[in-house]
Amino acid sequence: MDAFAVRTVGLIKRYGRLLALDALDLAVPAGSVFGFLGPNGAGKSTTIRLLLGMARPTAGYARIFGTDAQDVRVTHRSLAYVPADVALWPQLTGAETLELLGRTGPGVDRGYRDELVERFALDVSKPGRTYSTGNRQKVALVAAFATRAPLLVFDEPTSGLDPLMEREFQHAVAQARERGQTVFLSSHQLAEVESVCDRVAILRAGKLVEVADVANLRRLHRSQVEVTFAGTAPQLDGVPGVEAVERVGPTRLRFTLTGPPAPALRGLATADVTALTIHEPTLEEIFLDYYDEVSR
Ligand SMILES: Nc1ncnc2c1ncn2[C@@H]1O[C@H](COP(=O)(O)OP(=O)(O)OP(=O)(O)O)[C@@H](O)[C@H]1O
Repeated sequence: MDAFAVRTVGLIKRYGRLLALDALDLAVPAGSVFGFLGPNGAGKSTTIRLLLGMARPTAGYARIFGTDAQDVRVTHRSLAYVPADVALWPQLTGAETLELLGRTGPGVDRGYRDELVERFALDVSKPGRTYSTGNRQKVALVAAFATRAPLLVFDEPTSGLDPLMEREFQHAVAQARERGQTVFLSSHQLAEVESVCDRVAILRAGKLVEVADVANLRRLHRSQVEVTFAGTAPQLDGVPGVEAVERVGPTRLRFTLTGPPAPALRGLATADVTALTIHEPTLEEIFLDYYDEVSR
């Protein structure tokens, strides 16, 4: 099997004059949990439609475990998908829906499915028409997580879930990872991406602005450092990575730090530092930084 669960090369999608995806190159290693972030209209759903073979690329290609995404008879044997707006059959109960979905997908772990029904507190005896948005989402999530599909594709999967259920979702993603499944997770929920994903791609106006490990992404970005000292202030002029040095009191200063902290620590060692706090950026701050940069 291909080492990449998802691979796109020069993937372009135009809708008339609108360039929805602009030469997207993505490589999602099998077994990883991959976050796909972007503001409204960035092209996330378009990408997912192309991955599922529900739309044709204008140029370039997308592959699922090495098979062209347009070859849906093959690719859908190895993937399960939960859309942003889940529609269910109004006349079927949750249990009947799970059965139906189980028969069309790549195979189901029934024991695990029953466990998930409990964990997601889903009443599967009710007909689909009576389910709320969140409950419809839960049915689709349970159906997808219970499959043995090596690739799970989620488009904004927790938008209708309450915080408790979001936790269950995150737990189920962790279990999928333990089983070696790959998870492709499109999301607005930065905290969710931060807590479950290994890697994250940031998309804006159809273009990738970054692909990085979640941990590296933090390291590459600015941290806020605050230093308290006794006596003379530390000498930080011209220290690599140190910017925006600001005195915030007679014995305190603040600065931003990018990259490795060693030069800044050497600079700080020139003074009698009595306290030091480093605030690492949240994914949200990093995300906003990217938007600022690109829109500037
Ligand atoms: N069928 C279509 N016809 C015309 N334009 C479309 C079509 N589908 C999407 N678009 C446009 O393509 C761009 C990307 O849309 P897409 O739905 O992929 O974004 P998204 O990142 O999923 O946004 P959201 O988070 O709001 O769902 C948008 O400008 C959208 O208006």
